[in-house]
Amino acid sequence: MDIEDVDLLVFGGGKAGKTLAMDLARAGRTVAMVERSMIGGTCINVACIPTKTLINSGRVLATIRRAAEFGISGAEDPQMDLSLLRHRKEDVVDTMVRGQLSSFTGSGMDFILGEAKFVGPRTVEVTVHDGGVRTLRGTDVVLNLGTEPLLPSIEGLAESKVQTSNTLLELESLPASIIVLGGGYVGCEFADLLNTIGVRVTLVQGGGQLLAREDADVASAIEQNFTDAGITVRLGARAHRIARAADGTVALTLASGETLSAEDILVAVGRKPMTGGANLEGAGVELDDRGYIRVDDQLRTTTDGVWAAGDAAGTPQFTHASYDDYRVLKANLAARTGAGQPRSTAGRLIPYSVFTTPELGRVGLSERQARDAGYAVRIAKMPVTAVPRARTVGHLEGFWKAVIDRETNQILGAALLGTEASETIAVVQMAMLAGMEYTALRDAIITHPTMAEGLTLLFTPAFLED
Ligand SMILES: Cc1cc2nc3c(=O)[nH]c(=O)nc-3n(C[C@H](O)[C@H](O)[C@H](O)COP(=O)(O)OP(=O)(O)OC[C@H]3O[C@@H](n4cnc5c(N)ncnc54)[C@H](O)[C@@H]3O)c2cc1C
Ligand SMILES: NC(=O)c1ccc[n+]([C@@H]2O[C@H](COP(=O)([O-])OP(=O)(O)OC[C@H]3O[C@@H](n4cnc5c(N)ncnc54)[C@H](O)[C@@H]3O)[C@@H](O)[C@H]2O)c1
Repeated sequence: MDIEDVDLLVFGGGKAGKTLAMDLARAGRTVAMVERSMIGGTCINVACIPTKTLINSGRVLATIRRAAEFGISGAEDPQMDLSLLRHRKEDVVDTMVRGQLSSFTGSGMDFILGEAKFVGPRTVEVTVHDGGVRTLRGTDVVLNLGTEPLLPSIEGLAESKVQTSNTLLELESLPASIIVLGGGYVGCEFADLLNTIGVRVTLVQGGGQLLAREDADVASAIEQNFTDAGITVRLGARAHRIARAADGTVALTLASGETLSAEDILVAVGRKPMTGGANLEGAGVELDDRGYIRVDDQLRTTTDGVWAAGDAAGTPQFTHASYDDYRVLKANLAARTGAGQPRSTAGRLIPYSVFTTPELGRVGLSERQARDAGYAVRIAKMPVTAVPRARTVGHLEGFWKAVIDRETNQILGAALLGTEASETIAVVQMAMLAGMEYTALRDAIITHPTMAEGLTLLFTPAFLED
Protein backbone atom coordinates (compact mmCIF):
# COMPACT_ATOMS: atom_id res chain seq x y z
CA MET A 1 0.00 0.00 0.00
CA ASP A 2 1.22 3.51 -0.90
CA ILE A 3 1.39 5.71 2.16
CA GLU A 4 1.18 9.49 1.76
CA ASP A 5 3.11 11.26 4.53
CA VAL A 6 1.96 14.63 5.85
CA ASP A 7 3.02 16.83 8.75
CA LEU A 8 -0.51 16.98 10.17
CA LEU A 9 -3.40 14.65 9.59
CA VAL A 10 -6.75 15.83 10.95
CA PHE A 11 -9.25 13.01 11.34
CA GLY A 12 -12.78 14.50 11.58
CA GLY A 13 -13.26 18.11 10.58
CA GLY A 14 -14.65 19.71 13.75
CA LYS A 15 -13.98 23.16 15.13
CA ALA A 16 -10.55 22.51 16.68
CA GLY A 17 -9.23 20.32 13.90
CA LYS A 18 -10.30 22.41 10.93
CA THR A 19 -8.93 25.61 12.50
CA LEU A 20 -5.58 23.97 13.22
CA ALA A 21 -5.49 22.42 9.75
CA MET A 22 -6.01 25.80 8.05
CA ASP A 23 -3.43 27.49 10.27
CA LEU A 24 -0.67 24.99 9.68
CA ALA A 25 -1.42 24.67 5.97
CA ARG A 26 -1.21 28.45 5.60
CA ALA A 27 2.14 28.30 7.40
CA GLY A 28 3.44 25.98 4.68
CA ARG A 29 3.13 22.61 6.43
CA THR A 30 1.69 19.60 4.61
CA VAL A 31 -1.79 19.02 6.01
CA ALA A 32 -4.57 16.61 5.14
CA MET A 33 -8.03 16.68 6.75
CA VAL A 34 -10.55 13.88 6.33
CA GLU A 35 -14.23 14.61 6.88
CA ARG A 36 -16.96 12.02 6.55
CA SER A 37 -19.97 14.19 5.67
CA MET A 38 -20.34 17.63 7.22
CA ILE A 39 -18.11 20.26 5.65
CA GLY A 40 -17.35 22.53 8.61
CA GLY A 41 -18.53 20.02 11.22
CA THR A 42 -21.53 19.61 13.49
CA CYS A 43 -21.98 23.21 14.65
CA ILE A 44 -22.47 24.68 11.21
CA ASN A 45 -24.44 21.83 9.68
CA VAL A 46 -26.77 20.44 12.35
CA ALA A 47 -26.28 22.23 15.65
CA CYS A 48 -25.56 25.82 16.73
CA ILE A 49 -25.99 27.61 13.42
CA PRO A 50 -29.21 26.02 12.10
CA THR A 51 -30.85 25.94 15.55
CA LYS A 52 -30.01 29.55 16.34
CA THR A 53 -31.22 30.59 12.88
CA LEU A 54 -34.56 28.88 13.54
CA ILE A 55 -34.72 30.27 17.08
CA ASN A 56 -34.20 33.75 15.67
CA SER A 57 -37.16 33.27 13.33
CA GLY A 58 -39.23 32.14 16.31
CA ARG A 59 -38.26 35.33 18.10
CA VAL A 60 -39.24 37.44 15.11
CA LEU A 61 -42.63 35.72 15.05
CA ALA A 62 -43.08 36.27 18.79
CA THR A 63 -42.21 39.95 18.35
CA ILE A 64 -44.64 40.37 15.47
CA ARG A 65 -47.36 38.78 17.59
CA ARG A 66 -46.74 41.59 20.06
CA ALA A 67 -46.79 44.24 17.32
CA ALA A 68 -49.80 46.09 18.73
CA GLU A 69 -48.07 46.34 22.11
CA PHE A 70 -45.14 48.00 20.34
CA GLY A 71 -47.44 50.44 18.59
CA ILE A 72 -47.63 48.70 15.22
CA SER A 73 -50.87 47.85 13.45
CA GLY A 74 -51.39 45.76 10.34
CA ALA A 75 -49.56 42.68 11.63
CA GLU A 76 -52.49 40.93 13.25
CA ASP A 77 -52.15 37.40 11.94
CA PRO A 78 -48.49 36.41 11.45
CA GLN A 79 -47.93 32.78 10.44
CA MET A 80 -44.82 30.64 10.38
CA ASP A 81 -44.25 29.23 6.89
CA LEU A 82 -42.23 26.08 7.49
CA SER A 83 -40.94 25.83 3.95
CA LEU A 84 -39.69 29.46 3.96
CA LEU A 85 -38.26 28.93 7.43
CA ARG A 86 -36.35 25.86 6.29
CA HIS A 87 -35.22 27.72 3.21
CA ARG A 88 -33.73 30.52 5.32
CA LYS A 89 -32.00 28.02 7.61
CA GLU A 90 -30.59 26.17 4.59
CA ASP A 91 -29.45 29.42 3.04
CA VAL A 92 -27.53 30.41 6.20
CA VAL A 93 -26.01 26.93 6.53
CA ASP A 94 -25.15 26.57 2.82
CA THR A 95 -23.48 29.99 2.74
CA MET A 96 -21.34 29.08 5.71
CA VAL A 97 -20.50 25.63 4.32
CA ARG A 98 -19.43 27.18 1.00
CA GLY A 99 -17.30 29.69 2.91
CA GLN A 100 -15.67 26.85 4.85
CA LEU A 101 -14.91 24.87 1.73
CA SER A 102 -13.22 27.79 0.06
CA SER A 103 -11.21 28.53 3.23
CA PHE A 104 -10.12 24.90 3.42
CA THR A 105 -8.90 24.76 -0.16
CA GLY A 106 -7.54 28.33 0.00
CA SER A 107 -5.36 27.39 2.97
CA GLY A 108 -3.50 24.83 0.89
CA MET A 109 -4.60 21.78 2.89
CA ASP A 110 -5.63 18.54 1.22
CA PHE A 111 -9.32 18.34 2.18
CA ILE A 112 -10.66 14.85 1.64
CA LEU A 113 -14.31 13.89 1.86
CA GLY A 114 -14.34 10.29 2.94
CA GLU A 115 -14.60 7.81 5.77
CA ALA A 116 -11.41 7.27 7.72
CA LYS A 117 -10.20 4.50 10.01
CA PHE A 118 -6.86 3.67 11.59
CA VAL A 119 -4.85 0.93 9.91
CA GLY A 120 -1.51 1.45 11.69
CA PRO A 121 0.39 3.84 13.95
CA ARG A 122 -0.65 7.41 13.02
CA THR A 123 -1.88 5.93 9.74
CA VAL A 124 -5.43 6.02 8.42
CA GLU A 125 -7.12 4.52 5.44
CA VAL A 126 -9.67 6.75 3.78
CA THR A 127 -12.48 5.47 1.63
CA VAL A 128 -12.87 8.55 -0.52
CA HIS A 129 -16.45 9.46 -1.42
CA ASP A 130 -15.42 10.29 -4.99
CA GLY A 131 -13.95 6.84 -5.33
CA GLY A 132 -10.77 5.12 -4.37
CA VAL A 133 -8.90 4.49 -1.17
CA ARG A 134 -6.02 6.56 0.17
CA THR A 135 -3.65 5.79 3.03
CA LEU A 136 -2.23 8.75 4.92
CA ARG A 137 0.25 8.95 7.77
CA GLY A 138 0.68 12.07 9.88
CA THR A 139 3.74 13.03 11.86
CA ASP A 140 0.95 14.26 14.12
CA VAL A 141 -2.65 13.12 13.99
CA VAL A 142 -5.53 15.12 15.53
CA LEU A 143 -8.79 13.32 16.21
CA ASN A 144 -11.77 15.69 16.18
CA LEU A 145 -14.65 13.28 15.76
CA GLY A 146 -17.53 15.04 17.52
CA THR A 147 -20.70 13.55 18.98
CA GLU A 148 -24.10 12.51 17.68
CA PRO A 149 -27.54 12.15 19.29
CA LEU A 150 -27.70 9.37 21.84
CA LEU A 151 -30.63 7.01 21.39
CA PRO A 152 -31.01 5.21 24.72
CA SER A 153 -32.21 1.64 25.05
CA ILE A 154 -35.83 2.42 25.80
CA GLU A 155 -38.27 -0.32 24.86
CA GLY A 156 -39.81 0.35 21.44
CA LEU A 157 -37.62 3.35 20.64
CA ALA A 158 -35.71 1.72 17.80
CA GLU A 159 -38.95 0.80 15.96
CA SER A 160 -40.71 4.13 16.60
CA LYS A 161 -38.94 6.45 14.13
CA VAL A 162 -38.24 9.09 16.75
CA GLN A 163 -36.92 12.56 15.91
CA THR A 164 -33.45 13.72 16.95
CA SER A 165 -31.96 17.20 16.84
CA ASN A 166 -30.66 16.26 13.36
CA THR A 167 -33.90 15.00 11.80
CA LEU A 168 -36.04 17.74 13.32
CA LEU A 169 -34.15 20.27 11.21
CA GLU A 170 -35.49 18.57 8.07
CA LEU A 171 -39.20 18.39 8.95
CA GLU A 172 -41.49 18.97 5.97
CA SER A 173 -44.51 19.71 8.12
CA LEU A 174 -45.02 20.64 11.74
CA PRO A 175 -46.76 18.17 14.05
CA ALA A 176 -49.66 19.59 16.04
CA SER A 177 -48.08 18.21 19.20
CA ILE A 178 -44.74 16.80 20.28
CA ILE A 179 -43.16 15.14 23.29
CA VAL A 180 -39.66 16.42 23.93
CA LEU A 181 -37.79 13.79 25.91
CA GLY A 182 -34.91 15.33 27.87
CA GLY A 183 -34.78 18.69 29.64
CA GLY A 184 -31.15 19.56 28.88
CA TYR A 185 -29.84 22.16 26.43
CA VAL A 186 -31.24 20.54 23.29
CA GLY A 187 -34.59 19.69 24.89
CA CYS A 188 -35.11 23.16 26.38
CA GLU A 189 -34.12 25.05 23.23
CA PHE A 190 -36.28 22.92 20.94
CA ALA A 191 -39.22 22.86 23.35
CA ASP A 192 -39.18 26.66 23.46
CA LEU A 193 -38.80 27.05 19.68
CA LEU A 194 -41.48 24.50 18.79
CA ASN A 195 -43.92 26.01 21.27
CA THR A 196 -43.26 29.48 19.83
CA ILE A 197 -44.01 28.34 16.30
CA GLY A 198 -47.28 26.71 17.26
CA VAL A 199 -46.58 23.11 18.28
CA ARG A 200 -48.15 21.85 21.52
CA VAL A 201 -45.16 20.72 23.57
CA THR A 202 -44.84 18.32 26.50
CA LEU A 203 -41.33 18.44 27.91
CA VAL A 204 -40.46 15.26 29.79
CA GLN A 205 -37.41 15.42 32.02
CA GLY A 206 -36.08 12.45 33.95
CA GLY A 207 -34.35 14.54 36.62
CA GLY A 208 -36.01 16.67 39.26
CA GLN A 209 -35.32 19.97 37.47
CA LEU A 210 -34.60 21.25 33.98
CA LEU A 211 -30.93 21.88 33.11
CA ALA A 212 -29.48 19.65 35.82
CA ARG A 213 -26.28 21.67 36.21
CA GLU A 214 -28.03 24.91 37.18
CA ASP A 215 -29.10 26.19 40.59
CA ALA A 216 -32.65 25.19 41.54
CA ASP A 217 -33.91 28.81 41.49
CA VAL A 218 -32.62 29.30 37.94
CA ALA A 219 -34.05 26.00 36.71
CA SER A 220 -37.43 26.62 38.30
CA ALA A 221 -37.64 30.13 36.80
CA ILE A 222 -37.04 28.60 33.36
CA GLU A 223 -39.67 25.96 34.10
CA GLN A 224 -42.11 28.70 35.14
CA ASN A 225 -41.40 30.68 31.94
CA PHE A 226 -42.07 27.54 29.90
CA THR A 227 -45.28 26.81 31.76
CA ASP A 228 -46.45 30.42 31.36
CA ALA A 229 -45.76 30.15 27.63
CA GLY A 230 -47.97 27.05 27.38
CA ILE A 231 -45.43 24.21 27.52
CA THR A 232 -46.38 21.26 29.72
CA VAL A 233 -43.34 20.39 31.82
CA ARG A 234 -43.09 16.98 33.46
CA LEU A 235 -40.21 16.59 35.91
CA GLY A 236 -38.97 13.35 37.48
CA ALA A 237 -40.63 11.52 34.60
CA ARG A 238 -38.50 8.76 33.16
CA ALA A 239 -39.32 7.15 29.86
CA HIS A 240 -40.09 3.45 29.99
CA ARG A 241 -41.56 2.54 26.60
CA ILE A 242 -42.22 4.28 23.28
CA ALA A 243 -44.69 3.06 20.68
CA ARG A 244 -45.81 4.60 17.38
CA ALA A 245 -49.32 3.63 16.33
CA ALA A 246 -50.41 2.99 12.72
CA ASP A 247 -51.85 6.52 12.50
CA GLY A 248 -48.41 7.91 13.40
CA THR A 249 -49.28 8.94 16.96
CA VAL A 250 -46.58 8.35 19.54
CA ALA A 251 -47.31 6.96 22.99
CA LEU A 252 -44.69 7.43 25.68
CA THR A 253 -45.17 5.31 28.77
CA LEU A 254 -43.40 6.63 31.84
CA ALA A 255 -41.81 4.53 34.57
CA SER A 256 -44.84 5.49 36.71
CA GLY A 257 -47.11 3.70 34.26
CA GLU A 258 -48.73 6.90 32.92
CA THR A 259 -48.88 7.23 29.13
CA LEU A 260 -48.46 10.51 27.27
CA SER A 261 -49.27 10.84 23.60
CA ALA A 262 -48.46 13.26 20.80
CA GLU A 263 -48.04 13.38 17.04
CA ASP A 264 -44.26 13.13 17.31
CA ILE A 265 -41.40 12.75 19.74
CA LEU A 266 -37.97 14.34 19.94
CA VAL A 267 -35.39 12.34 21.87
CA ALA A 268 -32.84 14.73 23.39
CA VAL A 269 -31.27 12.82 26.26
CA GLY A 270 -27.63 13.53 25.50
CA ARG A 271 -24.99 12.73 22.89
CA LYS A 272 -22.43 10.02 22.25
CA PRO A 273 -18.97 10.26 20.67
CA MET A 274 -18.67 9.41 16.95
CA THR A 275 -15.81 7.00 17.54
CA GLY A 276 -17.46 3.92 16.00
CA GLY A 277 -15.73 2.53 12.91
CA ALA A 278 -12.57 4.60 13.40
CA ASN A 279 -10.64 1.59 14.79
CA LEU A 280 -9.19 3.69 17.60
CA GLU A 281 -8.43 0.57 19.60
CA GLY A 282 -6.29 -0.72 16.73
CA ALA A 283 -4.20 2.45 16.98
CA GLY A 284 -3.81 2.16 20.76
CA VAL A 285 -6.06 5.16 21.40
CA GLU A 286 -7.88 4.39 24.63
CA LEU A 287 -11.42 5.42 25.48
CA ASP A 288 -12.63 6.28 28.97
CA ASP A 289 -15.46 4.42 30.67
CA ARG A 290 -18.05 6.71 29.00
CA GLY A 291 -16.61 5.98 25.54
CA TYR A 292 -14.86 9.35 25.12
CA ILE A 293 -11.25 9.52 23.91
CA ARG A 294 -8.90 9.54 26.89
CA VAL A 295 -6.65 12.63 26.79
CA ASP A 296 -4.35 14.35 29.26
CA ASP A 297 -4.54 18.06 30.00
CA GLN A 298 -2.45 18.79 26.90
CA LEU A 299 -4.89 16.83 24.68
CA ARG A 300 -2.46 13.95 24.10
CA THR A 301 -4.14 10.57 23.66
CA THR A 302 -2.61 7.34 24.91
CA THR A 303 -0.71 6.99 21.59
CA ASP A 304 2.40 9.03 20.77
CA GLY A 305 1.76 11.66 18.11
CA VAL A 306 -2.03 11.26 18.29
CA TRP A 307 -3.99 14.11 19.84
CA ALA A 308 -7.73 14.60 20.32
CA ALA A 309 -10.01 17.61 20.71
CA GLY A 310 -13.62 18.71 20.97
CA ASP A 311 -16.71 16.85 22.15
CA ALA A 312 -15.35 13.35 21.55
CA ALA A 313 -12.29 14.10 23.70
CA GLY A 314 -14.48 14.97 26.67
CA THR A 315 -14.18 18.74 26.25
CA PRO A 316 -17.34 20.55 27.45
CA GLN A 317 -19.70 20.31 24.49
CA PHE A 318 -19.58 23.84 23.12
CA THR A 319 -18.10 25.12 19.88
CA HIS A 320 -16.08 27.81 21.65
CA ALA A 321 -14.56 25.14 23.95
CA SER A 322 -13.49 23.11 20.92
CA TYR A 323 -12.04 26.32 19.47
CA ASP A 324 -9.93 26.72 22.60
CA ASP A 325 -8.76 23.13 22.16
CA TYR A 326 -7.33 24.32 18.84
CA ARG A 327 -5.27 26.93 20.70
CA VAL A 328 -4.05 24.30 23.18
CA LEU A 329 -3.09 21.93 20.35
CA LYS A 330 -1.32 24.64 18.40
CA ALA A 331 0.70 25.70 21.44
CA ASN A 332 1.59 22.13 22.33
CA LEU A 333 2.65 21.11 18.82
CA ALA A 334 4.90 24.19 18.68
CA ALA A 335 6.24 23.74 22.22
CA ARG A 336 7.66 20.33 21.29
CA THR A 337 10.09 22.04 18.94
CA GLY A 338 11.01 24.62 21.57
CA ALA A 339 8.70 27.38 20.26
CA GLY A 340 6.67 28.80 23.15
CA GLN A 341 5.23 27.18 26.23
CA PRO A 342 2.87 24.19 26.33
CA ARG A 343 -0.73 24.89 27.28
CA SER A 344 -3.12 22.98 29.48
CA THR A 345 -6.89 22.62 29.37
CA ALA A 346 -7.03 22.74 33.18
CA GLY A 347 -8.85 25.60 34.88
CA ARG A 348 -10.41 27.09 31.73
CA LEU A 349 -13.30 29.48 32.21
CA ILE A 350 -15.86 28.29 29.65
CA PRO A 351 -19.11 30.26 29.53
CA TYR A 352 -22.25 29.00 27.84
CA SER A 353 -25.71 30.20 27.01
CA VAL A 354 -29.03 28.47 26.55
CA PHE A 355 -31.02 30.17 23.81
CA THR A 356 -34.47 29.91 25.34
CA THR A 357 -37.00 32.69 25.98
CA PRO A 358 -35.48 34.49 27.73
CA GLU A 359 -31.86 33.40 27.36
CA LEU A 360 -29.71 32.01 30.13
CA GLY A 361 -26.11 33.25 30.13
CA ARG A 362 -23.78 31.31 32.44
CA VAL A 363 -20.20 31.58 33.51
CA GLY A 364 -18.13 30.11 36.35
CA LEU A 365 -19.58 28.43 39.42
CA SER A 366 -23.24 28.20 40.31
CA GLU A 367 -24.17 28.99 43.91
CA ARG A 368 -24.45 25.28 44.65
CA GLN A 369 -21.09 24.47 43.07
CA ALA A 370 -19.40 27.34 44.97
CA ARG A 371 -20.82 26.25 48.32
CA ASP A 372 -19.93 22.61 47.61
CA ALA A 373 -16.38 23.74 46.85
CA GLY A 374 -16.20 25.32 50.31
CA TYR A 375 -16.38 29.00 49.37
CA ALA A 376 -18.01 31.49 51.72
CA VAL A 377 -20.24 33.30 49.24
CA ARG A 378 -22.33 36.42 48.92
CA ILE A 379 -25.20 36.30 46.47
CA ALA A 380 -26.33 39.23 44.36
CA LYS A 381 -29.79 38.73 42.85
CA MET A 382 -31.88 41.19 40.89
CA PRO A 383 -35.03 40.95 38.78
CA VAL A 384 -34.54 41.92 35.14
CA THR A 385 -37.31 44.49 35.61
CA ALA A 386 -34.69 46.66 37.37
CA VAL A 387 -32.79 47.20 34.11
CA PRO A 388 -34.10 50.19 32.09
CA ARG A 389 -33.22 48.51 28.78
CA ALA A 390 -35.51 45.57 29.63
CA ARG A 391 -38.39 48.04 29.80
CA THR A 392 -37.56 49.74 26.50
CA VAL A 393 -37.43 46.42 24.65
CA GLY A 394 -40.40 44.96 26.52
CA HIS A 395 -38.66 41.83 27.83
CA LEU A 396 -39.08 41.84 31.59
CA GLU A 397 -38.80 38.13 32.38
CA GLY A 398 -36.00 36.62 34.44
CA PHE A 399 -33.44 37.53 37.06
CA TRP A 400 -29.69 37.94 37.34
CA LYS A 401 -27.63 36.21 39.95
CA ALA A 402 -23.93 36.46 40.78
CA VAL A 403 -21.86 34.50 43.26
CA ILE A 404 -19.12 36.44 45.03
CA ASP A 405 -16.23 35.13 47.11
CA ARG A 406 -16.55 36.82 50.55
CA GLU A 407 -12.82 36.66 51.10
CA THR A 408 -11.57 38.19 47.85
CA ASN A 409 -14.64 40.06 46.57
CA GLN A 410 -14.05 38.36 43.22
CA ILE A 411 -16.92 36.99 41.15
CA LEU A 412 -17.00 33.20 41.19
CA GLY A 413 -19.83 32.84 38.72
CA ALA A 414 -23.04 34.27 37.33
CA ALA A 415 -26.35 33.14 35.89
CA LEU A 416 -28.10 35.82 33.87
CA LEU A 417 -31.61 34.78 32.94
CA GLY A 418 -33.08 37.49 30.75
CA THR A 419 -33.12 39.13 27.37
CA GLU A 420 -29.72 39.35 25.58
CA ALA A 421 -28.08 37.42 28.43
CA SER A 422 -25.84 35.53 25.98
CA GLU A 423 -24.16 38.87 25.19
CA THR A 424 -24.14 40.39 28.67
CA ILE A 425 -22.56 37.32 30.28
CA ALA A 426 -19.34 38.10 28.36
CA VAL A 427 -18.95 41.28 30.42
CA VAL A 428 -19.03 39.28 33.65
CA GLN A 429 -16.63 36.77 32.11
CA MET A 430 -14.12 39.53 31.28
CA ALA A 431 -14.26 40.80 34.87
CA MET A 432 -13.60 37.26 36.09
CA LEU A 433 -10.73 36.76 33.65
CA ALA A 434 -9.19 40.03 34.81
CA GLY A 435 -9.57 38.97 38.46
CA MET A 436 -11.53 42.16 39.15
CA GLU A 437 -13.50 42.65 42.34
CA TYR A 438 -17.26 42.90 41.89
CA THR A 439 -17.03 46.58 42.87
CA ALA A 440 -15.23 47.30 39.58
CA LEU A 441 -18.37 46.34 37.65
CA ARG A 442 -20.60 48.16 40.11
CA ASP A 443 -18.56 51.35 39.76
CA ALA A 444 -17.90 51.23 36.01
CA ILE A 445 -19.63 53.74 33.75
CA ILE A 446 -21.65 51.58 31.35
CA THR A 447 -23.69 52.90 28.44
CA HIS A 448 -27.31 53.67 29.23
CA PRO A 449 -29.69 52.07 28.38
CA THR A 450 -28.04 48.69 27.70
CA MET A 451 -28.55 45.36 29.43
CA ALA A 452 -24.89 45.41 30.53
CA GLU A 453 -25.65 48.59 32.44
CA GLY A 454 -27.65 46.35 34.80
CA LEU A 455 -24.32 45.16 36.22
CA THR A 456 -23.91 48.56 37.89
CA LEU A 457 -27.16 47.79 39.76
CA LEU A 458 -26.73 44.09 40.48
CA PHE A 459 -23.87 44.68 42.92
CA THR A 460 -25.46 47.56 44.86
CA PRO A 461 -26.77 46.98 48.42
CA ALA A 462 -30.32 46.82 47.06
CA PHE A 463 -29.54 43.45 45.46
CA LEU A 464 -26.39 42.18 47.20
CA GLU A 465 -26.76 40.31 50.47
CA ASP A 466 -24.65 41.50 53.43
C1 LIG B 1 -28.80 20.95 18.58
C2 LIG B 1 -27.48 21.46 19.10
C3 LIG B 1 -27.30 22.80 19.31
C4 LIG B 1 -26.08 23.28 19.79
N1 LIG B 1 -25.94 24.62 20.01
C5 LIG B 1 -24.78 25.09 20.46
C6 LIG B 1 -24.60 26.48 20.67
O1 LIG B 1 -25.52 27.29 20.47
N2 LIG B 1 -23.40 26.93 21.09
C7 LIG B 1 -22.36 26.07 21.32
O2 LIG B 1 -21.26 26.52 21.68
N3 LIG B 1 -22.49 24.73 21.13
C8 LIG B 1 -23.68 24.23 20.72
N4 LIG B 1 -23.81 22.89 20.50
C9 LIG B 1 -22.65 22.01 20.74
C10 LIG B 1 -21.66 22.08 19.54
O3 LIG B 1 -22.36 21.82 18.35
C11 LIG B 1 -20.54 21.08 19.69
O4 LIG B 1 -19.92 21.22 20.95
C12 LIG B 1 -19.49 21.28 18.61
O5 LIG B 1 -20.05 21.25 17.33
C13 LIG B 1 -18.42 20.21 18.76
O6 LIG B 1 -17.52 20.26 17.74
P1 LIG B 1 -16.28 19.27 17.67
O7 LIG B 1 -15.07 20.11 17.50
O8 LIG B 1 -16.26 18.30 18.79
O9 LIG B 1 -16.48 18.43 16.35
P2 LIG B 1 -17.65 18.34 15.28
O10 LIG B 1 -17.99 19.67 14.72
O11 LIG B 1 -18.72 17.50 15.84
O12 LIG B 1 -16.91 17.60 14.09
C14 LIG B 1 -16.58 16.24 14.09
C15 LIG B 1 -16.54 15.80 12.64
O13 LIG B 1 -15.92 14.53 12.54
C16 LIG B 1 -16.50 13.86 11.46
N5 LIG B 1 -16.20 12.42 11.60
C17 LIG B 1 -16.57 11.60 12.62
N6 LIG B 1 -16.13 10.35 12.38
C18 LIG B 1 -15.47 10.37 11.19
C19 LIG B 1 -14.79 9.39 10.40
N7 LIG B 1 -14.69 8.11 10.78
N8 LIG B 1 -14.21 9.78 9.23
C20 LIG B 1 -14.28 11.07 8.84
N9 LIG B 1 -14.93 12.04 9.54
C21 LIG B 1 -15.50 11.69 10.70
C22 LIG B 1 -17.97 14.20 11.58
O14 LIG B 1 -18.66 14.06 10.36
C23 LIG B 1 -17.92 15.66 12.04
O15 LIG B 1 -18.06 16.58 10.97
C24 LIG B 1 -25.01 22.38 20.05
C25 LIG B 1 -25.19 21.00 19.83
C26 LIG B 1 -26.42 20.55 19.37
C27 LIG B 1 -26.61 19.08 19.14
N1 LIG C 1 -26.73 26.53 23.63
C1 LIG C 1 -25.76 25.62 23.67
O1 LIG C 1 -24.60 25.90 23.91
C2 LIG C 1 -26.12 24.19 23.41
C3 LIG C 1 -27.33 23.85 22.83
C4 LIG C 1 -27.63 22.52 22.60
C5 LIG C 1 -26.70 21.54 22.94
N2 LIG C 1 -25.52 21.90 23.51
C6 LIG C 1 -24.54 20.85 23.91
O2 LIG C 1 -25.04 19.57 23.55
C7 LIG C 1 -24.90 18.68 24.65
C8 LIG C 1 -26.02 17.68 24.63
O3 LIG C 1 -27.26 18.31 24.99
P1 LIG C 1 -28.50 17.43 25.41
O4 LIG C 1 -29.60 18.34 25.79
O5 LIG C 1 -28.76 16.39 24.38
O6 LIG C 1 -27.97 16.62 26.68
P2 LIG C 1 -27.95 17.00 28.23
O7 LIG C 1 -27.08 16.00 28.87
O8 LIG C 1 -27.68 18.44 28.44
O9 LIG C 1 -29.46 16.77 28.72
C9 LIG C 1 -30.11 15.54 28.62
C10 LIG C 1 -31.23 15.50 29.63
O10 LIG C 1 -32.03 14.35 29.37
C11 LIG C 1 -32.46 13.81 30.62
N3 LIG C 1 -32.70 12.36 30.43
C12 LIG C 1 -31.79 11.39 30.20
N4 LIG C 1 -32.41 10.20 30.02
C13 LIG C 1 -33.75 10.43 30.15
C14 LIG C 1 -34.91 9.60 30.07
N5 LIG C 1 -34.81 8.29 29.80
N6 LIG C 1 -36.12 10.16 30.27
C15 LIG C 1 -36.22 11.51 30.51
N7 LIG C 1 -35.16 12.34 30.58
C16 LIG C 1 -33.94 11.80 30.41
C17 LIG C 1 -31.31 14.08 31.58
O11 LIG C 1 -31.81 14.16 32.90
C18 LIG C 1 -30.77 15.41 31.07
O12 LIG C 1 -31.29 16.50 31.78
C19 LIG C 1 -24.87 19.55 25.90
O13 LIG C 1 -23.98 18.99 26.83
C20 LIG C 1 -24.39 20.88 25.43
O14 LIG C 1 -23.03 21.06 25.77
C21 LIG C 1 -25.21 23.19 23.75
